Amino acid sequence: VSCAKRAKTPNSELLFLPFRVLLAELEAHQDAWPFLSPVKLKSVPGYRKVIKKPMDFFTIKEKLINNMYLNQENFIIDVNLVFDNCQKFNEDDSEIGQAGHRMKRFFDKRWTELLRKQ
Ligand SMILES: Cn1cc(C(=O)NCCN2CCCC2)ccc1=O
Repeated sequence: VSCAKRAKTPNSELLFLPFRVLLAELEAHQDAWPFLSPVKLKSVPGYRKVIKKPMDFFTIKEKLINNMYLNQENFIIDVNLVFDNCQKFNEDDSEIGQAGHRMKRFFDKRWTELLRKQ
C-alpha cells in the first residue's frame, strides 16, 4: 500500500489511548468503589425510578473496547453521567456522595492535563 494511503487512516487505537489510560486511573482511584460496576437496580431502592440513564466505569470500558465512542464528546458525556447520577441520587455528605465529588474533581484535573498536552 502506498504511504499516502497509509497516512490517511490514523490507528483509532492510538486516538483513544488517552481515554483508556484515563479510565484505568479512574478505576484505580481509592474512591472508585461505588462506580466500578452498574448499580444493582434490584438492591438499591428507588434507583431505577430516579436515575434515567445509569452509567458506570465498567460499562464505559466495554464501550471503549467495542469502539462505541465515535468522538471525545461521547466519552466525556458518559463519564459526567456517572458523576451527575451520583450527585442526583446521593446526599453530598453521604459516603457515596463524597466519593463522587472526589472522583469528579480528580477526573476534571486529569482531563484538562490530558487536553493541554495535545
Ligand atoms: C453510585 N452508586 C452506587 C451504589 C452502590 O450501592 N454501589 C455498590 C457498592 N458496592 C458495595 C460493595 C462493593 C460495591 C448506590 C448508589 C449510587 O449512586
